[in-house]
Amino acid sequence: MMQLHILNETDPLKAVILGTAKSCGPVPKPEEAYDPKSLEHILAGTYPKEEDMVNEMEAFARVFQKYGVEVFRPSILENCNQIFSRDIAFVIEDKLFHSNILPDREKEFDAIQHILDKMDPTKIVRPPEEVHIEGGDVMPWNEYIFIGTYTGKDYPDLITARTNKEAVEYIKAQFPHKKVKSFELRKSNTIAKDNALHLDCCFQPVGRNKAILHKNGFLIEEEYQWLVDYFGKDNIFEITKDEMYQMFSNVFSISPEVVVSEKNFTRLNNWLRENGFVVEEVPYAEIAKQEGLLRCSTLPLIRA
Ligand SMILES: NC(=O)NCCC[C@H](N)C(=O)O
Repeated sequence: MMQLHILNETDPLKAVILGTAKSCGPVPKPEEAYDPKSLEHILAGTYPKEEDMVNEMEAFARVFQKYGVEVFRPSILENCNQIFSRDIAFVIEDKLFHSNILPDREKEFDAIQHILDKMDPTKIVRPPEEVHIEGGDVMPWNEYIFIGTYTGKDYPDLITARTNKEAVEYIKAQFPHKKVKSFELRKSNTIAKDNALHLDCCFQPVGRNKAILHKNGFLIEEEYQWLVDYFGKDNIFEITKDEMYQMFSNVFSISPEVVVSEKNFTRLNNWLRENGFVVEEVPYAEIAKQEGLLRCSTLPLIRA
């Protein structure tokens, strides 16, 4: 039986689900897009090709192999985009939560059943229907759980708002011994540079006490400031609007020392190296066109 164990974003990774770009289907129609960056590329005729994305994900898989991480892959559903495993489920402590995800993405979950079969069924939890939540918005960080949310009245009109206030209350009730800290995120269905699709699109801790952060992703300045104060200004790598759009905050930690990053993120990769990290660079610029990057493509199961 697999013992799930996730307490934070950076402890040494032992087992992970990595999505797949195989059989991801034809270029969506504009009305089928569920994020503004994909829409932009559909309209411009620059939507990424399956072959290129498969190659990018294989480069990522090779890094896991190098570090001895056990990698599980979803089974392949025909013509279904299964790149972003992060959102369909998430692990906190020893429980896996089945996300109530955007209905357009619901069937992606079926493809990890063979991995769930290795787990204790009493540790697999489905929140009630009114709880909308996606793993990209959920970040366990030791005694804290950080959650990205959107509570505006126009929530139902925003396909980019994926985690609601019921989700924040639900997680608080599930983990009474943790401090649950929520963050209102800026949303736009049409302008990718003004859209923090998930919390991991504008923030992510790295190492033991550092973080990548973009101010404009947050709707409430005090909530952004809370993060600056918590990590300390000198430990924060503040990214620009354009860097958020390129998904700089969506790198992925294999351990407190090793970060997988995109090969063109020069300013970030230099900062990471100056701060003592080993940076494993992979090409991921095609997948980035779908408003997700490395963290979004993974679902960590065990960090020891
Ligand atoms: N955690 C993430 O930010 N996931 C990226 C999901 C991108 C996908 N195009 C979506 O809109 O759901």
